[in-house]
Amino acid sequence: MGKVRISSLAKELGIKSNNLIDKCHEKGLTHIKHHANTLDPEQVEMLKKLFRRTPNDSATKKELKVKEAIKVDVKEQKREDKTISQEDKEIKAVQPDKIVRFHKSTPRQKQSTKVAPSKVFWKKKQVGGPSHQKNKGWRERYVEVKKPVVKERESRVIMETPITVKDISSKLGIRANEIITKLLLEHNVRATINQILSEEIVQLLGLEYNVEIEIKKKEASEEYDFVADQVSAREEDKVLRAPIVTFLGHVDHGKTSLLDCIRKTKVAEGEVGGITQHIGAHKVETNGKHVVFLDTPGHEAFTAMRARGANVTDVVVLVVAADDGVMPQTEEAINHAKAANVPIIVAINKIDKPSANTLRVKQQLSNLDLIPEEWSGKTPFVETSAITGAGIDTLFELLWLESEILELKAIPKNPARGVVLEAHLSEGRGVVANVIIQDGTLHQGDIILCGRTYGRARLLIDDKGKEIKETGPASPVSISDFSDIPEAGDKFYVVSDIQKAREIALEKRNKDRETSLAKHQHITLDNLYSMIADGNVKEIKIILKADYKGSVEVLKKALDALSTSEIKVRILHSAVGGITESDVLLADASDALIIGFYVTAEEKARLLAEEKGVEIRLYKIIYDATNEIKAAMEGMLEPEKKEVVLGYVEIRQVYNISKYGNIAGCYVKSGKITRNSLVRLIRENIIIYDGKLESLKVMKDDVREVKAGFECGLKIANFNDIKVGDIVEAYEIQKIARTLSV
Ligand SMILES: Nc1nc2c(ncn2[C@@H]2O[C@H](COP(=O)(O)OP(=O)(O)OP(=O)(O)O)[C@@H](O)[C@H]2O)c(=O)[nH]1
Repeated sequence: MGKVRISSLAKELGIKSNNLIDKCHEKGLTHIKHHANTLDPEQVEMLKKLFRRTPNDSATKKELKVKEAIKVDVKEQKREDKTISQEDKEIKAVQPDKIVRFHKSTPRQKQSTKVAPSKVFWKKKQVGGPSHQKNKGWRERYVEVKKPVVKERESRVIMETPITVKDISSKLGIRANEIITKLLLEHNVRATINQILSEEIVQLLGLEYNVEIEIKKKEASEEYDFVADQVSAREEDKVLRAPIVTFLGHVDHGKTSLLDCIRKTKVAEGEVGGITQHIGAHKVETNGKHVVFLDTPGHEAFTAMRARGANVTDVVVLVVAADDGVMPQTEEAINHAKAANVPIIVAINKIDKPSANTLRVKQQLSNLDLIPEEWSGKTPFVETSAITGAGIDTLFELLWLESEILELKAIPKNPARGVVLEAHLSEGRGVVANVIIQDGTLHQGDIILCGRTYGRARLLIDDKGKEIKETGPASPVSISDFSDIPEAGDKFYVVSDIQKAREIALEKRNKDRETSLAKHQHITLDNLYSMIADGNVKEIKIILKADYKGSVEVLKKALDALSTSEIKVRILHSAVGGITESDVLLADASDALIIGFYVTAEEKARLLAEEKGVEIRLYKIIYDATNEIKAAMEGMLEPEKKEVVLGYVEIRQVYNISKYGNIAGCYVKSGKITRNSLVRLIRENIIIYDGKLESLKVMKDDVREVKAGFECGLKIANFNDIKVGDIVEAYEIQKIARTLSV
């Protein structure tokens, strides 16, 4: 028990605060002077003992008698409940010395209700009614009700995400309705009682209710605790698994052709007669070693998957055409791979072409920090041709080498888990999900929990179109049947209990619905400082797009220079051109800001940014960009101030009050005027004075606002030169978050 206020304890004891204060003084607690003063738990106990009477006390005996007498039997009570009128639902505290009398009470009640106790709450009820034979007419009766328990609010609470309005209400002891109203009126957030709130809003509510809320993030895996229990993590159970590879690169540089070439040569080699199935990925085996290639090349698909939280790719093969060299999307692909921290192997393709210039490609890539191993760099390079098949074997060797370096391991004896690559409804097979197993082994008949859906792996089909009974780590497989269509990027887990899978899937569905309302809060210049201060941000990631290469370079340097010892500014991607969907995807997946210099965002990109909550800032002056980021890092970014006219008020009379000054008798012509309005006195279209209101009254009462069509009296602070016919313009300064546009 924490400290208790005098007023709360007095209420609990059913006595007046002053009586309790007197008792405190008697007991030497002379510092207690006011009903808002607080008592320690020991002091509370001591005082409670003093006021608590034993059953032998005469007053208490009487109370018991009264209670006994007015006990209403359950049946009668139920009948009475139906007849309670609204006004009788008031809760009354009966004073100790008052006698409770009933209208037309029965003789038994008359005898026993001379004195009402002092310590309990009573509810006045109307009972009976015309149908009562003995006591016709309505009677009034007091029945005891439970006293509301006043919960002491803690000054610091720990809450685990996701946090709903209901959670805050019960944790802070504040009515949910009050919170909902506050969110709507003060924060413009529409919330239901089960609404999951963003962390920012939770913290804000904490501040406003004077409670420090520590938010504990629930790990996604905790949701699957019961699955994790079955998982072995022993080193001796681990085996090397095949790397999962994605091809990235500029348009037409040969990504698809290379994939086709591998499929034709290697798949045919390994599985005679197998027909390649497009199930999102395919596994290739040569000399007993495997590599898994994802079917969808390109950095958009790669980053979109990552934005959904699924980092499936272990290694990126960057395809650069030997004749074309490094092109804009080559750079983009490099930056997408780097932002995902995925290692890159470079395939210089189309070497069969006479115009091929591999040396130039190596030089260009070296300038982008991808230095070939033969030049003492760290990036493996291979020269390939999708037409002749040259270099494919070397590419495989490099991929295996990379998987050994990365120590890609899995535990085949574990229950399977992985990621959905694609899912659809198939005639005859029901819901089909093409997945990649990242760990464990999937068996036919396994129960699967997959995002918001669940089911049994009734039919397993591999990438060669063969029905299989089981498949291990790093294998693409097509599974049916699920309760619903999962989404690409959803994680799946094999679980032991279908009922539990159903429950979790349902719970996730509900949570997702609500979480989508509490938009994920990406980094913005407005929240940057608080995020830094909270220790949530150690790095500001930026995607930079500008009109010329020169501007990109200058801005890059200027932004890099903003890095401090605590906060690093990292340019994830910079390029010439407008802001594209791919930039927004990258920002979404990496929690980055997008900065545009003399460029705008494509409409699709702008809409996607709005949907994902990614901030795009557009500038025309380099100094503005660097200065704003610096200011935001230092928490100095002032919101833009906008003047909003509230209404116009005409002065119709002037009253001079000595010692006080001139009071204007007014009529609100349009809009409204509020007590906190700023005001301008306008005479013949000229602003005579700009200042504040000192008072705003209707008749003699101070009011908060007066609307159009009503009269009021007002006094302008520190200004007396008012005349009949003057116009008072009421306005306010609204602070709005700054968004700069070109
Ligand atoms: N000569 C030669 N042509 C190639 C090679 N690889 C691809 N091509 C040709 O280049 C063109 C584009 O190849 P794709 O495989 O479609 O290129 P991509 O990178 O997948 O292109 P997008 O899917 O549009 O991004 C096709 O006409 C291919 O036949 C190669 O190694 N040598």
